[in-house]
Amino acid sequence: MDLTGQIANFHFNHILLNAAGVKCQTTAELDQVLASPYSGSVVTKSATPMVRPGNPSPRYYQLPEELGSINSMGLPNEGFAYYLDYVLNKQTDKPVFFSVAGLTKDDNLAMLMELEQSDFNGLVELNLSCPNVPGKPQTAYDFEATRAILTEVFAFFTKPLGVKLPPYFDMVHFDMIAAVLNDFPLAFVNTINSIGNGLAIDPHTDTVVIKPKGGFGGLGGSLVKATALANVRALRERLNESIKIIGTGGVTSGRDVYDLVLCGADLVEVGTQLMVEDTPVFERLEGELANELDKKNYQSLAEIRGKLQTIA
Ligand SMILES: O=C(O)c1[nH]c(=O)[nH]c(=O)c1Cl
Repeated sequence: MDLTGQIANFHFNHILLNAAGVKCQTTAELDQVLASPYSGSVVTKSATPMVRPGNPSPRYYQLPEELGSINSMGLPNEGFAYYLDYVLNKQTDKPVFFSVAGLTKDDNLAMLMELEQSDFNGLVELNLSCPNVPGKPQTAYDFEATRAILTEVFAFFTKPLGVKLPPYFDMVHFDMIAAVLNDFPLAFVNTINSIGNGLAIDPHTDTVVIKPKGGFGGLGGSLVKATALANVRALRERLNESIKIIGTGGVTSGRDVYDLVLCGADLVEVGTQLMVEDTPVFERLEGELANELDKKNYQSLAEIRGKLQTIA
Protein backbone atom coordinates (compact mmCIF):
# COMPACT_ATOMS: atom_id res chain seq x y z
CA MET A 1 0.00 0.00 0.00
CA ASP A 2 1.36 3.41 -1.00
CA LEU A 3 0.89 5.89 1.86
CA THR A 4 3.45 8.43 0.60
CA GLY A 5 3.35 12.14 -0.27
CA GLN A 6 5.34 14.63 -2.33
CA ILE A 7 6.08 18.36 -1.98
CA ALA A 8 8.48 20.02 -4.45
CA ASN A 9 11.42 17.59 -4.86
CA PHE A 10 10.81 16.05 -1.46
CA HIS A 11 9.36 12.54 -1.19
CA PHE A 12 7.73 11.62 2.11
CA ASN A 13 7.52 7.89 2.89
CA HIS A 14 4.83 8.68 5.48
CA ILE A 15 2.44 11.64 5.30
CA LEU A 16 2.09 12.30 9.03
CA LEU A 17 4.15 14.76 11.08
CA ASN A 18 3.71 17.05 14.08
CA ALA A 19 1.97 20.41 13.84
CA ALA A 20 4.36 23.27 14.60
CA GLY A 21 4.20 24.06 18.28
CA VAL A 22 3.64 20.49 19.43
CA LYS A 23 6.58 18.25 20.36
CA CYS A 24 9.11 20.45 18.57
CA GLN A 25 10.53 23.09 20.92
CA THR A 26 13.68 21.21 21.98
CA THR A 27 16.17 18.99 20.16
CA ALA A 28 14.98 16.03 22.27
CA GLU A 29 11.39 16.52 21.09
CA LEU A 30 12.44 17.04 17.47
CA ASP A 31 14.57 13.86 17.63
CA GLN A 32 11.63 11.87 19.04
CA VAL A 33 9.29 12.91 16.22
CA LEU A 34 11.94 12.16 13.59
CA ALA A 35 12.76 8.81 15.21
CA SER A 36 9.16 7.62 14.96
CA PRO A 37 9.07 5.02 12.14
CA TYR A 38 5.61 6.34 11.22
CA SER A 39 6.39 10.06 10.92
CA GLY A 40 7.34 11.33 7.50
CA SER A 41 9.03 14.49 8.71
CA VAL A 42 9.19 17.02 11.53
CA VAL A 43 8.51 20.76 11.75
CA THR A 44 10.30 23.00 14.25
CA LYS A 45 8.49 25.24 16.70
CA SER A 46 7.97 28.57 14.91
CA ALA A 47 11.18 30.52 15.53
CA THR A 48 11.74 34.18 16.36
CA PRO A 49 15.22 35.74 16.06
CA MET A 50 15.80 35.66 19.82
CA VAL A 51 14.78 33.17 22.52
CA ARG A 52 11.25 33.80 23.81
CA PRO A 53 9.73 32.55 27.09
CA GLY A 54 6.21 33.04 25.73
CA ASN A 55 3.06 33.87 27.66
CA PRO A 56 2.51 33.15 31.39
CA SER A 57 1.06 29.78 32.39
CA PRO A 58 -1.47 28.21 32.47
CA ARG A 59 -1.33 28.68 28.70
CA TYR A 60 -2.43 25.26 27.37
CA TYR A 61 -5.58 23.31 28.35
CA GLN A 62 -7.09 20.03 27.18
CA LEU A 63 -10.85 20.50 26.78
CA PRO A 64 -13.22 17.90 28.33
CA GLU A 65 -14.83 15.02 26.41
CA GLU A 66 -11.91 14.95 23.95
CA LEU A 67 -13.27 18.10 22.30
CA GLY A 68 -9.76 19.44 21.73
CA SER A 69 -7.49 22.09 23.19
CA ILE A 70 -7.07 25.80 23.75
CA ASN A 71 -3.61 27.45 23.78
CA SER A 72 -2.09 30.84 24.17
CA MET A 73 1.58 29.83 24.27
CA GLY A 74 2.78 33.19 22.95
CA LEU A 75 5.50 31.88 20.62
CA PRO A 76 7.87 30.38 23.22
CA ASN A 77 10.93 29.08 21.37
CA GLU A 78 14.69 28.60 21.72
CA GLY A 79 15.49 31.21 19.08
CA PHE A 80 16.30 30.98 15.38
CA ALA A 81 19.98 29.99 15.80
CA TYR A 82 19.04 26.97 17.94
CA TYR A 83 16.81 25.51 15.25
CA LEU A 84 19.22 26.40 12.43
CA ASP A 85 21.97 24.55 14.31
CA TYR A 86 19.63 21.58 14.74
CA VAL A 87 18.61 21.28 11.11
CA LEU A 88 22.17 21.81 9.81
CA ASN A 89 23.63 19.07 12.00
CA LYS A 90 20.81 16.54 12.22
CA GLN A 91 21.46 13.39 10.18
CA THR A 92 18.15 12.16 8.78
CA ASP A 93 16.76 10.81 5.51
CA LYS A 94 13.45 12.52 6.21
CA PRO A 95 12.74 16.01 4.83
CA VAL A 96 12.62 18.64 7.61
CA PHE A 97 10.42 21.76 7.87
CA PHE A 98 11.81 24.92 9.47
CA SER A 99 9.04 27.21 10.79
CA VAL A 100 9.59 30.95 11.24
CA ALA A 101 7.23 33.45 12.88
CA GLY A 102 8.85 36.84 13.23
CA LEU A 103 6.91 39.51 15.13
CA THR A 104 7.75 42.00 12.39
CA LYS A 105 8.24 41.79 8.63
CA ASP A 106 11.91 42.66 9.08
CA ASP A 107 12.37 39.79 11.54
CA ASN A 108 10.84 37.38 9.02
CA LEU A 109 12.97 38.73 6.18
CA ALA A 110 16.14 38.49 8.28
CA MET A 111 15.48 34.87 9.27
CA LEU A 112 14.57 33.89 5.71
CA MET A 113 17.71 35.60 4.36
CA GLU A 114 19.83 33.61 6.80
CA LEU A 115 18.07 30.39 5.77
CA GLU A 116 18.56 31.24 2.09
CA GLN A 117 22.29 31.80 2.63
CA SER A 118 22.69 28.70 4.81
CA ASP A 119 23.23 25.06 3.81
CA PHE A 120 19.72 24.20 4.99
CA ASN A 121 18.24 21.85 2.40
CA GLY A 122 14.73 21.27 3.73
CA LEU A 123 11.47 23.19 3.46
CA VAL A 124 10.60 26.50 5.14
CA GLU A 125 7.20 27.34 6.62
CA LEU A 126 6.45 31.05 7.07
CA ASN A 127 3.90 31.23 9.87
CA LEU A 128 1.48 34.04 9.03
CA SER A 129 -1.16 33.00 11.54
CA CYS A 130 -0.06 33.00 15.17
CA PRO A 131 -3.11 34.24 17.11
CA ASN A 132 -1.52 34.52 20.54
CA VAL A 133 1.00 37.37 20.64
CA PRO A 134 -0.80 40.21 22.41
CA GLY A 135 -1.11 43.21 20.14
CA LYS A 136 -0.03 41.29 17.02
CA PRO A 137 -2.59 40.46 14.30
CA GLN A 138 -2.74 37.20 12.35
CA THR A 139 -0.99 38.53 9.24
CA ALA A 140 -2.83 36.27 6.78
CA TYR A 141 -6.15 37.90 7.65
CA ASP A 142 -4.72 41.02 5.99
CA PHE A 143 -4.53 40.17 2.27
CA GLU A 144 -2.52 43.24 1.29
CA ALA A 145 0.04 42.64 4.05
CA THR A 146 0.31 39.00 2.95
CA ARG A 147 0.94 40.03 -0.66
CA ALA A 148 3.50 42.61 0.49
CA ILE A 149 5.58 40.23 2.58
CA LEU A 150 5.51 37.45 -0.03
CA THR A 151 6.63 39.96 -2.67
CA GLU A 152 9.62 40.91 -0.53
CA VAL A 153 10.40 37.29 0.36
CA PHE A 154 10.38 35.99 -3.21
CA ALA A 155 12.64 38.83 -4.31
CA PHE A 156 15.50 36.79 -2.80
CA PHE A 157 14.25 33.43 -1.46
CA THR A 158 14.82 30.45 -3.78
CA LYS A 159 14.42 27.44 -1.47
CA PRO A 160 11.09 25.56 -1.05
CA LEU A 161 8.78 27.81 0.96
CA GLY A 162 5.21 27.51 2.19
CA VAL A 163 2.92 29.54 4.41
CA LYS A 164 0.95 28.52 7.55
CA LEU A 165 -2.52 29.98 7.22
CA PRO A 166 -5.27 30.76 9.71
CA PRO A 167 -8.71 29.29 9.03
CA TYR A 168 -11.01 31.34 6.79
CA PHE A 169 -14.79 31.29 7.22
CA ASP A 170 -16.06 33.22 4.18
CA MET A 171 -16.07 32.00 0.55
CA VAL A 172 -14.88 35.43 -0.62
CA HIS A 173 -11.91 35.16 1.75
CA PHE A 174 -11.00 31.78 0.21
CA ASP A 175 -11.04 33.54 -3.18
CA MET A 176 -9.01 36.47 -1.91
CA ILE A 177 -6.21 34.54 -0.18
CA ALA A 178 -5.96 32.15 -3.15
CA ALA A 179 -5.65 35.12 -5.52
CA VAL A 180 -2.69 36.34 -3.47
CA LEU A 181 -0.99 32.95 -3.05
CA ASN A 182 -1.34 31.98 -6.74
CA ASP A 183 0.88 34.93 -7.64
CA PHE A 184 3.89 33.36 -5.89
CA PRO A 185 6.03 30.24 -6.45
CA LEU A 186 4.99 28.63 -3.18
CA ALA A 187 5.85 24.97 -2.63
CA PHE A 188 2.90 24.50 -0.26
CA VAL A 189 0.35 26.00 2.06
CA ASN A 190 -0.37 24.56 5.49
CA THR A 191 -3.98 24.95 6.55
CA ILE A 192 -5.29 25.38 9.25
CA ASN A 193 -3.61 26.98 12.20
CA SER A 194 -5.69 26.99 15.39
CA ILE A 195 -9.05 28.78 15.31
CA GLY A 196 -7.98 31.99 17.00
CA ASN A 197 -9.34 33.51 20.18
CA GLY A 198 -11.72 30.94 21.51
CA LEU A 199 -12.71 30.86 25.18
CA ALA A 200 -13.18 27.96 27.62
CA ILE A 201 -14.56 27.97 31.16
CA ASP A 202 -13.84 25.80 34.20
CA PRO A 203 -17.34 24.95 35.51
CA HIS A 204 -16.13 24.44 39.09
CA THR A 205 -14.57 27.85 39.47
CA ASP A 206 -16.46 29.88 36.85
CA THR A 207 -13.02 30.95 35.64
CA VAL A 208 -11.31 30.89 32.26
CA VAL A 209 -8.86 27.97 31.84
CA ILE A 210 -5.75 29.80 30.56
CA LYS A 211 -4.09 32.94 31.93
CA PRO A 212 -2.97 34.98 28.87
CA LYS A 213 -5.31 37.45 27.16
CA GLY A 214 -8.12 37.02 29.71
CA GLY A 215 -8.45 33.36 28.68
CA PHE A 216 -8.65 33.82 24.92
CA GLY A 217 -6.65 31.24 22.93
CA GLY A 218 -6.35 29.21 19.73
CA LEU A 219 -8.61 26.16 19.42
CA GLY A 220 -7.38 22.79 18.19
CA GLY A 221 -8.45 19.16 18.14
CA SER A 222 -11.65 17.45 17.05
CA LEU A 223 -13.79 20.57 17.38
CA VAL A 224 -11.88 22.23 14.50
CA LYS A 225 -12.11 19.29 12.04
CA ALA A 226 -14.98 20.65 9.93
CA THR A 227 -13.15 23.96 9.50
CA ALA A 228 -9.90 22.20 8.60
CA LEU A 229 -11.66 20.06 5.96
CA ALA A 230 -13.33 23.13 4.46
CA ASN A 231 -10.09 25.12 4.25
CA VAL A 232 -8.13 22.25 2.68
CA ARG A 233 -10.93 21.64 0.15
CA ALA A 234 -11.47 25.33 -0.68
CA LEU A 235 -7.77 26.01 -1.21
CA ARG A 236 -7.23 22.83 -3.21
CA GLU A 237 -10.04 23.92 -5.53
CA ARG A 238 -8.50 27.40 -5.93
CA LEU A 239 -4.71 27.07 -5.81
CA ASN A 240 -2.40 26.26 -8.72
CA GLU A 241 -1.72 22.54 -8.63
CA SER A 242 1.99 23.31 -8.16
CA ILE A 243 1.13 24.55 -4.67
CA LYS A 244 0.78 21.47 -2.49
CA ILE A 245 -1.33 21.35 0.69
CA ILE A 246 -0.53 20.25 4.22
CA GLY A 247 -3.78 19.51 6.03
CA THR A 248 -3.75 20.32 9.74
CA GLY A 249 -6.52 20.39 12.32
CA GLY A 250 -8.93 18.00 13.97
CA VAL A 251 -7.04 14.74 13.39
CA THR A 252 -7.80 12.12 16.05
CA SER A 253 -8.36 9.03 13.87
CA GLY A 254 -7.27 7.46 10.60
CA ARG A 255 -10.62 8.46 9.11
CA ASP A 256 -9.76 12.12 9.85
CA VAL A 257 -6.49 11.69 7.93
CA TYR A 258 -8.39 10.01 5.09
CA ASP A 259 -10.88 12.88 4.98
CA LEU A 260 -8.14 15.54 4.75
CA VAL A 261 -6.52 13.60 1.88
CA LEU A 262 -9.96 13.32 0.17
CA CYS A 263 -10.11 17.14 0.37
CA GLY A 264 -6.68 17.40 -1.26
CA ALA A 265 -4.05 17.18 1.47
CA ASP A 266 -0.62 15.91 0.41
CA LEU A 267 0.67 15.67 3.99
CA VAL A 268 -1.23 15.72 7.29
CA GLU A 269 -0.15 17.23 10.61
CA VAL A 270 -1.21 16.23 14.11
CA GLY A 271 -1.21 18.72 16.99
CA THR A 272 -3.63 18.27 19.89
CA GLN A 273 -3.80 14.46 19.55
CA LEU A 274 0.01 14.31 19.53
CA MET A 275 -0.09 16.19 22.84
CA VAL A 276 -2.52 13.55 24.13
CA GLU A 277 -0.85 10.33 22.89
CA ASP A 278 2.75 11.36 22.16
CA THR A 279 4.57 9.87 19.14
CA PRO A 280 2.77 6.46 19.16
CA VAL A 281 -0.15 8.40 17.68
CA PHE A 282 1.61 8.27 14.28
CA GLU A 283 1.54 4.45 14.17
CA ARG A 284 -2.11 4.30 15.30
CA LEU A 285 -3.23 6.88 12.75
CA GLU A 286 -1.35 5.29 9.86
CA GLY A 287 -2.75 1.86 10.72
CA GLU A 288 -6.29 3.21 10.83
CA LEU A 289 -5.69 5.09 7.56
CA ALA A 290 -4.54 1.88 5.87
CA ASN A 291 -7.69 0.14 7.15
CA GLU A 292 -9.88 2.87 5.67
CA LEU A 293 -8.21 2.41 2.28
CA ASP A 294 -8.50 -1.38 2.57
CA LYS A 295 -12.25 -1.16 3.21
CA LYS A 296 -12.66 0.37 -0.24
CA ASN A 297 -10.01 -1.68 -1.98
CA TYR A 298 -7.68 1.25 -2.57
CA GLN A 299 -3.95 0.57 -2.81
CA SER A 300 -2.65 4.14 -2.53
CA LEU A 301 -3.47 7.60 -1.20
CA ALA A 302 -3.10 8.90 -4.77
CA GLU A 303 -6.37 7.13 -5.64
CA ILE A 304 -8.33 9.24 -3.14
CA ARG A 305 -6.34 12.51 -2.96
CA GLY A 306 -8.64 15.39 -3.85
CA LYS A 307 -11.41 12.97 -4.87
CA LEU A 308 -14.11 14.17 -2.44
CA GLN A 309 -17.41 13.82 -4.23
CA THR A 310 -20.26 16.31 -4.16
CA ILE A 311 -23.94 15.51 -4.57
CA ALA A 312 -25.04 15.83 -8.23
O1 LIG B 1 0.96 30.62 20.88
C1 LIG B 1 1.71 30.07 20.03
O2 LIG B 1 2.95 29.93 20.16
C2 LIG B 1 1.02 29.59 18.79
N1 LIG B 1 -0.15 28.94 18.98
C3 LIG B 1 -0.93 28.54 17.91
O3 LIG B 1 -2.01 27.93 18.09
N2 LIG B 1 -0.50 28.80 16.65
C4 LIG B 1 0.67 29.44 16.39
O4 LIG B 1 1.01 29.67 15.21
C5 LIG B 1 1.46 29.86 17.51
CL1 LIG B 1 2.97 30.67 17.20
